[in-house]
Amino acid sequence: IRVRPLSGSEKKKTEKNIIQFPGDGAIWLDLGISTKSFTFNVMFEPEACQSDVFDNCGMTRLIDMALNGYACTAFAFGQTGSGKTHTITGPPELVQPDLHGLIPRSFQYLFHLMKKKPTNGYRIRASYLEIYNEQVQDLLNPSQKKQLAVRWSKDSGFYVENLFSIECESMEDLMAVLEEGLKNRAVGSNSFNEHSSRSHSMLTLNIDSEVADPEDENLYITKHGKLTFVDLAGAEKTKTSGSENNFPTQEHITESNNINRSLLVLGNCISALGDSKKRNGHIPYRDSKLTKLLADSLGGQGVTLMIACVAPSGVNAVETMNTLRYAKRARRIKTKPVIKMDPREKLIMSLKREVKILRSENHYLRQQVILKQIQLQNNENMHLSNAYYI
Ligand SMILES: Nc1ncnc2c1ncn2[C@@H]1O[C@H](COP(=O)(O)OP(=O)(O)OP(=O)(O)O)[C@@H](O)[C@H]1O
Repeated sequence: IRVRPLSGSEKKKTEKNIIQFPGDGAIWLDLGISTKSFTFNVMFEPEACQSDVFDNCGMTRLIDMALNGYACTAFAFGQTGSGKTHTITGPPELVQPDLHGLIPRSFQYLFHLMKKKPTNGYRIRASYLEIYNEQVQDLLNPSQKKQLAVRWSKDSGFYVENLFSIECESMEDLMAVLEEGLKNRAVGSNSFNEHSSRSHSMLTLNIDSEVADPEDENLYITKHGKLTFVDLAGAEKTKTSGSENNFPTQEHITESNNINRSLLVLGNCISALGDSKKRNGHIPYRDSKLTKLLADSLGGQGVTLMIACVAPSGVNAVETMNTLRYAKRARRIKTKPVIKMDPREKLIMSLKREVKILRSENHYLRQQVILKQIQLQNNENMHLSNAYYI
């Protein structure tokens, strides 16, 4: 959980801070008539800086796992203006490195790790999309006005057809991808946030690494890791949000309705996955493009880091309660992470393992045969010597 500081305008309106941190991951919410208490894995108080969040939220472990072939996702959720973009990207201009969010810091850490790990090489391909009004747009190919289709295949699950992906060899390449995407992303302003994200964005790095099989140095295997950063559009009440002049336009109402609908589906999926009785039943991934694309991260074979962002002021109490309730449910979700490998290489590896097991079994049986022969020989010799004495 990350709690942002009171904003300038909240301070001006002398909004009350309703959040307290008693320690050990606990958070208390002062609702006037009662106090609600929640406990989470990690709690970032308003004073926490961007590097505190990166170092302690589990992101470094996630990057390490992505390099080892797992599909990993980091995403922020919470109401509009609660600090999701600040946490995932940092201020959109990206000019102040100390304010950089998880994405630029992860790029740096990724290259640092790649230099340290012994491999035959890495290949990184980046893609960046947004879901705006239930339509998928390619942020790296904005001239392509046609919306992209979300398809399903047995091998890859849900994926976006014809999504542009760029091969990146350096930190500069990755930063250029981020800058390009941010430039093309749909933003607007509402009464809570001057630079509000009006779309859900997904930046994905496909990381292929060729590593030697620990059991056979001559055999190289390719692992297909994935690292996805998701910055969700913020839930908001259509009636109260509005644009700068506080008067919601039709465009704004459509945007808000689409954002709220897809977040509702995400909430339904999280609720079902977090409930042991419903987990194995129908999960409504297909009800929105966002949940289709997050299906594997939420309930499949991926590893997911969720950061719930909340505002500390009393005026946001209801939304903060909602976010914390979702986060509580999300904590109960269990995925079954597996390393993604080329199916052919996977088969070769499993056959090699089988050969190894059969060889050791063969070795054991040969030894047993030799032992039996020695025993027989000894018995025969005994008979002969006994016969001699008789
Ligand atoms: N931890 C923080 N420290 C300092 N400023 C913050 C922090 N979190 C958010 N802010 C500031 O609060 C404002 C709103 O944050 P941000 O744009 O990240 O919200 P959001 O949740 O992404 O909103 P939306 O859903 O509308 O896009 C920004 O000006 C941002 O710089």
